[in-house]
Amino acid sequence: MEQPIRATWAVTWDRLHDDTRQLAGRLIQGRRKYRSIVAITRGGMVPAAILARELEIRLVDTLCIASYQDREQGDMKVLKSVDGRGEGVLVVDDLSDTGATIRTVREILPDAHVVTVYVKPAGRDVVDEFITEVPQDCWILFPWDTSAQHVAPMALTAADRSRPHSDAD
Ligand SMILES: O=P(O)(O)OC[C@H]1O[C@H](OP(=O)(O)OP(=O)(O)O)[C@H](O)[C@@H]1O
Ligand SMILES: Nc1nc2[nH]cnc2c(=O)[nH]1
Ligand SMILES: [Mg+2]
Repeated sequence: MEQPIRATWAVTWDRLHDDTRQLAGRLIQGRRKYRSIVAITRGGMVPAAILARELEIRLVDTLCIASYQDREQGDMKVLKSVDGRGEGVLVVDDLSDTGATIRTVREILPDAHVVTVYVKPAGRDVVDEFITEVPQDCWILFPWDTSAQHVAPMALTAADRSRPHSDAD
């Protein structure tokens, strides 16, 4: 059953870079050889770029899959696929949440090694490796979806709320 979102976690660029480098370190220790990386667009493209650099892999392709509109998951749409069964391919995505995206990836590339930087419990067992697990009811805010902005002091916004309404408003 779908869980309501009760928390958010804002991932910074630095945190994402550190976590992805940690993933690179694990993959190097794993000693498998990859001939190419396939990034699951769009979220997988930033970690894929970092892994491509750290692992010295210059052949990078995309598997274009979309299913979320805002925070609602709809039908899985494969907009662009890749050839082959994924032998020697490292598939990279930012996150496995329900696991639906990675299950689709595995139907297309059953022989690939599949990693994400983040997982939630329902999506954990479909990936081969990940770095950080977050609760199912937590929405991750990625740095490319957010920006720092000024917020008014609480005292001022509270004062504004208690101000009587006038016709000038
Ligand atoms: O495990 P799941 O429940 O399938 O969710 C995880 C997927 O959802 C997000 O992609 P999204 O479909 O939002 O597209 P985007 O990467 O273009 O933002 C995220 O980048 C993963 O690919
Ligand atoms: N940004 C973002 N996209 C998602 N797609 C599925 N789950 C998530 C999430 O927690 N955060
Ligand atoms: Mg995605």
